[in-house]
Amino acid sequence: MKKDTITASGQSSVTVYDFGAHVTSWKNASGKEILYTSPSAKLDGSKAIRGGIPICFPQFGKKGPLRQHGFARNSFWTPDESFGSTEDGPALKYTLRDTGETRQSAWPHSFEAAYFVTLAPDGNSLTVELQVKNTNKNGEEFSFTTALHSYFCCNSQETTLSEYSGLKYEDNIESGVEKTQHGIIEFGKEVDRVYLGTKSTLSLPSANLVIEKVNMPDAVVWNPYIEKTAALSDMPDDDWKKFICIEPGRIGEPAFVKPGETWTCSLTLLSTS
Ligand SMILES: O=P(O)(O)OC[C@H]1O[C@H](O)[C@H](O)[C@@H](O)[C@@H]1O
Repeated sequence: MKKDTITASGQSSVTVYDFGAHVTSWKNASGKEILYTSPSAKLDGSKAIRGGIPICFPQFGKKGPLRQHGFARNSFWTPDESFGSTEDGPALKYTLRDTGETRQSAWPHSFEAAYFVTLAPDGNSLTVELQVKNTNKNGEEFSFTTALHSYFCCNSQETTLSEYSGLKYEDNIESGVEKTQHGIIEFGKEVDRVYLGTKSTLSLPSANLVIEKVNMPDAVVWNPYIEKTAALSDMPDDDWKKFICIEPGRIGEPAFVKPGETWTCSLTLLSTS
């Protein structure tokens, strides 16, 4: 696997693997790690990297016939070696296209995906942008669901989230049954919920983090708690205490893209400490 790093002010840095175009680390200007990556994550291409920001595409979770979260996080993306920055700061670019294998799959479309990872010059903001172009020659529109499955370092037991009250969510612990959130979210148990129609700006106060998302109306909130973590081969048993996932995505309603058109979403994370 190939790993690239970009740096900006102070001790800031971002690390990205070509396998999955997977961001595994973002340290802010004071050197604080914002993204949780499991110390037992597999880094040999045998499975998706546990932690950081996996790209779920072209299917979120089990919402379709493909493998869980689609094939993008299990594919080698091509780094653009000549790419050094966007107008917003030092950056990396990765691309992924359909292969013989994906054309044989239940999502047989031609596509070009580009992923841009940009660190702000002050080191305290990270932006990732996913672009998906439909290159089907047969005139066929395609659709997909997607999420940027971000694992954020925090003390999960001291975390509460208040921005979801009143929203509908699909509860994955009860086979996706739809419920309504009343009040704050707490993490004293397994939480695995797809919140629909969330605000475009969310926050994770226990990590001093602001999350801005574009074209991703939904957000999955996940913490595996004790038993699910014990069943994960690539995470230490106690590490559910060290993170929660807030996964911006387009899940409730898929994205539809006509041939020749490009669909874009982005996520900007702002670290305020
Ligand atoms: O173990 P993975 O395939 O990486 O999935 C990790 C988790 O991703 C999302 O948060 C899903 O909502 C969960 O149901 C799933 O357990």
